[in-house]
Amino acid sequence: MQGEAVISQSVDPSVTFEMAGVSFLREGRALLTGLDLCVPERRVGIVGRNGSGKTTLARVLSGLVVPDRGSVRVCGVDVAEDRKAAIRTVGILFQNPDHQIIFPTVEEELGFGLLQAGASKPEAARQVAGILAHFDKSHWAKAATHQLSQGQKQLVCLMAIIAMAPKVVILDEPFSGLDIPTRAQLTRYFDRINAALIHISHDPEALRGYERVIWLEDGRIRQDGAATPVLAEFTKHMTDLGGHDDISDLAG
Ligand SMILES: Nc1ncnc2c1ncn2[C@@H]1O[C@H](COP(=O)(O)OP(=O)(O)OP(=O)(O)O)[C@@H](O)[C@H]1O
Repeated sequence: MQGEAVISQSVDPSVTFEMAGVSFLREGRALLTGLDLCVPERRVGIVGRNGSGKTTLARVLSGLVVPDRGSVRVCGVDVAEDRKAAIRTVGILFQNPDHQIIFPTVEEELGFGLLQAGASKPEAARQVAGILAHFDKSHWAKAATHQLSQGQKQLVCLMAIIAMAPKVVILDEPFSGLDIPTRAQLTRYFDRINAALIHISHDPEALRGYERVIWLEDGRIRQDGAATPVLAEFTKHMTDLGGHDDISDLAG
Protein backbone atom coordinates (compact mmCIF):
# COMPACT_ATOMS: atom_id res chain seq x y z
CA MET A 1 0.00 0.00 0.00
CA GLN A 2 1.35 3.45 -0.83
CA GLY A 3 1.84 5.96 1.92
CA GLU A 4 1.10 9.23 0.20
CA ALA A 5 -2.45 9.54 1.55
CA VAL A 6 -2.74 11.16 4.95
CA ILE A 7 -3.41 8.13 7.10
CA SER A 8 -4.39 9.54 10.43
CA GLN A 9 -6.91 6.92 11.33
CA SER A 10 -7.53 6.05 14.91
CA VAL A 11 -7.66 2.48 16.11
CA ASP A 12 -10.86 3.28 17.96
CA PRO A 13 -12.79 -0.03 17.98
CA SER A 14 -16.08 1.84 18.46
CA VAL A 15 -15.77 3.52 15.04
CA THR A 16 -17.55 1.29 12.50
CA PHE A 17 -15.08 2.14 9.76
CA GLU A 18 -12.60 4.73 8.63
CA MET A 19 -10.84 5.17 5.35
CA ALA A 20 -8.21 7.64 4.27
CA GLY A 21 -7.33 8.36 0.64
CA VAL A 22 -8.66 5.02 -0.61
CA SER A 23 -8.34 4.41 -4.34
CA PHE A 24 -8.84 1.08 -6.09
CA LEU A 25 -7.87 0.43 -9.71
CA ARG A 26 -8.56 -2.42 -12.13
CA GLU A 27 -7.30 -2.62 -15.69
CA GLY A 28 -6.03 0.95 -15.48
CA ARG A 29 -9.41 2.30 -14.41
CA ALA A 30 -10.21 3.82 -11.02
CA LEU A 31 -13.19 2.01 -9.50
CA LEU A 32 -12.85 3.97 -6.23
CA THR A 33 -11.12 7.34 -6.02
CA GLY A 34 -9.79 9.16 -2.94
CA LEU A 35 -12.39 8.04 -0.42
CA ASP A 36 -12.08 9.69 3.00
CA LEU A 37 -14.66 8.58 5.52
CA CYS A 38 -15.02 8.38 9.27
CA VAL A 39 -18.17 6.49 10.19
CA PRO A 40 -19.01 6.04 13.86
CA GLU A 41 -22.68 5.33 13.03
CA ARG A 42 -23.95 1.74 13.40
CA ARG A 43 -26.65 1.75 10.73
CA VAL A 44 -25.16 2.94 7.46
CA GLY A 45 -26.62 2.77 3.96
CA ILE A 46 -24.66 2.84 0.70
CA VAL A 47 -26.51 3.84 -2.48
CA GLY A 48 -25.51 4.56 -6.05
CA ARG A 49 -26.23 3.56 -9.62
CA ASN A 50 -25.21 0.23 -11.16
CA GLY A 51 -21.45 0.22 -11.48
CA SER A 52 -20.88 3.15 -9.09
CA GLY A 53 -18.52 1.07 -6.93
CA LYS A 54 -20.71 -0.14 -4.06
CA THR A 55 -19.67 -3.80 -4.19
CA THR A 56 -16.06 -2.78 -4.70
CA LEU A 57 -16.32 -0.66 -1.54
CA ALA A 58 -17.84 -3.65 0.32
CA ARG A 59 -14.96 -5.86 -0.82
CA VAL A 60 -12.41 -3.27 0.31
CA LEU A 61 -14.15 -2.92 3.69
CA SER A 62 -14.15 -6.65 4.25
CA GLY A 63 -10.49 -6.92 3.28
CA LEU A 64 -11.25 -9.22 0.33
CA VAL A 65 -9.35 -6.81 -1.91
CA VAL A 66 -6.59 -4.38 -0.99
CA PRO A 67 -6.81 -0.76 -2.14
CA ASP A 68 -4.04 0.56 -4.37
CA ARG A 69 -3.84 3.68 -2.22
CA GLY A 70 -4.90 4.64 1.27
CA SER A 71 -5.94 2.56 4.21
CA VAL A 72 -9.05 1.12 5.80
CA ARG A 73 -9.86 0.32 9.40
CA VAL A 74 -12.99 -1.48 10.50
CA CYS A 75 -13.59 -1.29 14.26
CA GLY A 76 -9.93 -0.38 14.61
CA VAL A 77 -8.67 -3.34 12.53
CA ASP A 78 -6.52 -2.77 9.45
CA VAL A 79 -8.47 -5.24 7.30
CA ALA A 80 -5.84 -5.39 4.53
CA GLU A 81 -2.93 -6.06 6.90
CA ASP A 82 -4.53 -8.33 9.47
CA ARG A 83 -6.61 -10.89 7.59
CA LYS A 84 -7.28 -13.08 10.64
CA ALA A 85 -8.66 -10.15 12.62
CA ALA A 86 -10.59 -8.96 9.54
CA ILE A 87 -12.41 -12.30 9.26
CA ARG A 88 -13.41 -12.06 12.93
CA THR A 89 -14.46 -8.41 12.58
CA VAL A 90 -16.44 -8.23 9.32
CA GLY A 91 -19.07 -10.55 7.87
CA ILE A 92 -20.41 -9.99 4.37
CA LEU A 93 -23.75 -11.15 2.97
CA PHE A 94 -23.70 -11.18 -0.81
CA GLN A 95 -26.54 -10.66 -3.24
CA ASN A 96 -26.75 -14.29 -4.32
CA PRO A 97 -26.78 -16.92 -1.54
CA ASP A 98 -26.03 -19.64 -4.11
CA HIS A 99 -22.52 -18.18 -4.36
CA GLN A 100 -22.06 -18.52 -0.60
CA ILE A 101 -23.63 -21.84 0.39
CA ILE A 102 -21.39 -24.89 -0.11
CA PHE A 103 -22.59 -27.57 2.31
CA PRO A 104 -25.51 -30.02 1.90
CA THR A 105 -27.22 -29.29 5.22
CA VAL A 106 -27.96 -26.14 7.18
CA GLU A 107 -26.06 -27.28 10.28
CA GLU A 108 -22.95 -28.12 8.25
CA GLU A 109 -23.14 -24.74 6.53
CA LEU A 110 -23.41 -22.91 9.86
CA GLY A 111 -20.67 -24.98 11.48
CA PHE A 112 -18.06 -24.50 8.76
CA GLY A 113 -16.85 -21.03 9.72
CA LEU A 114 -16.74 -21.95 13.41
CA LEU A 115 -14.61 -25.05 12.72
CA GLN A 116 -12.33 -23.00 10.46
CA ALA A 117 -11.94 -20.48 13.28
CA GLY A 118 -10.69 -23.25 15.56
CA ALA A 119 -13.80 -24.42 17.43
CA SER A 120 -13.89 -28.12 18.34
CA LYS A 121 -16.67 -30.21 16.77
CA PRO A 122 -18.79 -30.30 19.98
CA GLU A 123 -18.27 -26.56 20.53
CA ALA A 124 -19.23 -25.76 16.92
CA ALA A 125 -22.33 -28.00 17.23
CA ARG A 126 -23.33 -26.20 20.46
CA GLN A 127 -22.95 -22.80 18.82
CA VAL A 128 -24.86 -23.88 15.70
CA ALA A 129 -27.73 -25.10 17.90
CA GLY A 130 -27.62 -21.76 19.72
CA ILE A 131 -27.77 -19.65 16.58
CA LEU A 132 -30.61 -21.75 15.11
CA ALA A 133 -32.56 -21.38 18.36
CA HIS A 134 -31.87 -17.63 18.41
CA PHE A 135 -33.51 -17.32 14.98
CA ASP A 136 -36.28 -19.75 15.97
CA LYS A 137 -35.11 -22.16 13.26
CA SER A 138 -33.94 -25.22 15.24
CA HIS A 139 -36.06 -27.39 12.93
CA TRP A 140 -33.85 -26.32 9.99
CA ALA A 141 -30.72 -28.13 11.29
CA LYS A 142 -30.91 -31.18 9.00
CA ALA A 143 -32.61 -29.39 6.09
CA ALA A 144 -31.00 -29.75 2.65
CA THR A 145 -29.62 -26.36 1.65
CA HIS A 146 -30.32 -26.90 -2.06
CA GLN A 147 -34.03 -27.33 -1.32
CA LEU A 148 -34.39 -23.98 0.45
CA SER A 149 -36.07 -20.98 -1.17
CA GLN A 150 -33.92 -17.95 -2.02
CA GLY A 151 -35.15 -16.14 1.10
CA GLN A 152 -34.44 -19.17 3.29
CA LYS A 153 -30.95 -19.49 1.77
CA GLN A 154 -30.33 -15.81 2.45
CA LEU A 155 -31.32 -16.35 6.08
CA VAL A 156 -28.94 -19.35 6.33
CA CYS A 157 -26.12 -17.13 5.04
CA LEU A 158 -27.07 -14.46 7.57
CA MET A 159 -27.08 -17.02 10.40
CA ALA A 160 -23.66 -18.30 9.26
CA ILE A 161 -22.34 -14.75 9.50
CA ILE A 162 -23.95 -14.06 12.88
CA ALA A 163 -22.55 -17.36 14.22
CA MET A 164 -19.09 -15.82 13.81
CA ALA A 165 -20.14 -12.85 16.01
CA PRO A 166 -18.63 -10.16 13.74
CA LYS A 167 -18.63 -6.54 14.90
CA VAL A 168 -19.75 -5.34 11.47
CA VAL A 169 -22.08 -6.99 8.95
CA ILE A 170 -22.07 -5.82 5.34
CA LEU A 171 -25.25 -6.53 3.38
CA ASP A 172 -24.70 -6.28 -0.38
CA GLU A 173 -28.15 -5.94 -1.94
CA PRO A 174 -29.54 -8.79 0.14
CA PHE A 175 -33.10 -8.41 -1.18
CA SER A 176 -32.45 -9.11 -4.87
CA GLY A 177 -35.04 -11.53 -6.17
CA LEU A 178 -36.95 -11.74 -2.88
CA ASP A 179 -40.66 -11.07 -2.55
CA ILE A 180 -42.12 -8.37 -0.30
CA PRO A 181 -42.99 -10.58 2.72
CA THR A 182 -39.53 -12.21 2.66
CA ARG A 183 -37.89 -8.77 2.51
CA ALA A 184 -39.99 -7.65 5.47
CA GLN A 185 -39.02 -10.76 7.45
CA LEU A 186 -35.31 -10.40 6.67
CA THR A 187 -35.51 -6.71 7.58
CA ARG A 188 -36.78 -7.71 11.02
CA TYR A 189 -33.79 -10.07 11.39
CA PHE A 190 -31.42 -7.29 10.31
CA ASP A 191 -32.98 -4.95 12.88
CA ARG A 192 -32.18 -7.46 15.63
CA ILE A 193 -28.50 -7.78 14.72
CA ASN A 194 -26.22 -6.44 17.44
CA ALA A 195 -23.37 -5.76 15.02
CA ALA A 196 -23.05 -2.50 13.11
CA LEU A 197 -24.74 -2.77 9.67
CA ILE A 198 -23.47 -1.44 6.36
CA HIS A 199 -26.31 -2.00 3.92
CA ILE A 200 -25.88 -1.58 0.16
CA SER A 201 -29.20 -1.09 -1.56
CA HIS A 202 -30.92 0.34 -4.63
CA ASP A 203 -34.09 0.72 -2.62
CA PRO A 204 -34.28 3.90 -0.53
CA GLU A 205 -37.15 2.33 1.45
CA ALA A 206 -34.77 -0.36 2.75
CA LEU A 207 -32.61 2.34 4.35
CA ARG A 208 -35.31 4.43 6.01
CA GLY A 209 -34.41 4.98 9.67
CA TYR A 210 -30.70 4.43 9.06
CA GLU A 211 -28.39 6.92 10.75
CA ARG A 212 -26.29 7.77 7.72
CA VAL A 213 -26.33 7.21 3.96
CA ILE A 214 -23.35 7.47 1.62
CA TRP A 215 -24.12 8.00 -2.07
CA LEU A 216 -21.44 6.79 -4.48
CA GLU A 217 -21.09 7.98 -8.05
CA ASP A 218 -18.29 6.82 -10.34
CA GLY A 219 -16.34 5.57 -7.35
CA ARG A 220 -16.48 8.90 -5.51
CA ILE A 221 -18.70 10.22 -2.75
CA ARG A 222 -21.47 12.31 -4.23
CA GLN A 223 -23.34 12.88 -0.97
CA ASP A 224 -22.91 11.74 2.61
CA GLY A 225 -25.12 12.58 5.56
CA ALA A 226 -28.32 11.89 7.44
CA ALA A 227 -30.48 9.28 5.69
CA THR A 228 -33.58 11.41 5.05
CA PRO A 229 -32.04 14.26 3.00
CA VAL A 230 -29.54 12.03 1.15
CA LEU A 231 -32.22 9.49 0.20
CA ALA A 232 -34.60 12.28 -0.91
CA GLU A 233 -31.94 13.79 -3.18
CA PHE A 234 -30.87 10.34 -4.45
CA THR A 235 -34.46 9.34 -5.25
CA LYS A 236 -35.09 12.60 -7.11
CA HIS A 237 -31.90 12.22 -9.14
CA MET A 238 -32.62 8.56 -9.99
CA THR A 239 -36.19 9.45 -11.06
CA ASP A 240 -34.85 12.28 -13.27
CA LEU A 241 -32.29 9.92 -14.85
CA GLY A 242 -35.04 7.37 -15.48
CA GLY A 243 -36.62 9.86 -17.86
CA HIS A 244 -33.56 9.64 -20.16
CA ASP A 245 -32.04 6.74 -22.10
CA ASP A 246 -28.42 6.22 -21.08
CA ILE A 247 -28.42 2.43 -21.26
CA SER A 248 -28.27 2.44 -25.07
CA ASP A 249 -24.73 3.93 -24.99
CA LEU A 250 -21.96 1.37 -25.31
CA ALA A 251 -18.51 2.10 -23.93
CA GLY A 252 -15.43 1.51 -26.09
N1 LIG B 1 -12.44 -7.18 -11.30
C1 LIG B 1 -12.82 -6.14 -12.03
N2 LIG B 1 -12.10 -5.76 -13.11
C2 LIG B 1 -12.47 -4.69 -13.85
N3 LIG B 1 -13.55 -3.93 -13.59
C3 LIG B 1 -14.31 -4.27 -12.54
C4 LIG B 1 -13.98 -5.38 -11.70
N4 LIG B 1 -14.92 -5.46 -10.73
C5 LIG B 1 -15.78 -4.44 -10.95
N5 LIG B 1 -15.42 -3.74 -12.04
C6 LIG B 1 -16.09 -2.54 -12.57
O1 LIG B 1 -16.11 -1.60 -11.52
C7 LIG B 1 -17.28 -0.82 -11.57
C8 LIG B 1 -17.94 -0.85 -10.20
O2 LIG B 1 -18.43 -2.17 -9.98
P1 LIG B 1 -19.24 -2.53 -8.65
O3 LIG B 1 -19.64 -3.97 -8.76
O4 LIG B 1 -18.44 -2.12 -7.48
O5 LIG B 1 -20.51 -1.59 -8.79
P2 LIG B 1 -21.88 -1.59 -7.98
O6 LIG B 1 -22.14 -0.17 -7.61
O7 LIG B 1 -21.85 -2.60 -6.89
O8 LIG B 1 -22.90 -2.04 -9.12
P3 LIG B 1 -24.31 -2.82 -9.04
O9 LIG B 1 -25.28 -1.88 -8.41
O10 LIG B 1 -24.63 -3.07 -10.49
O11 LIG B 1 -24.10 -4.09 -8.27
C9 LIG B 1 -18.13 -1.39 -12.70
O12 LIG B 1 -17.96 -0.58 -13.83
C10 LIG B 1 -17.55 -2.77 -12.93
O13 LIG B 1 -17.67 -3.15 -14.27
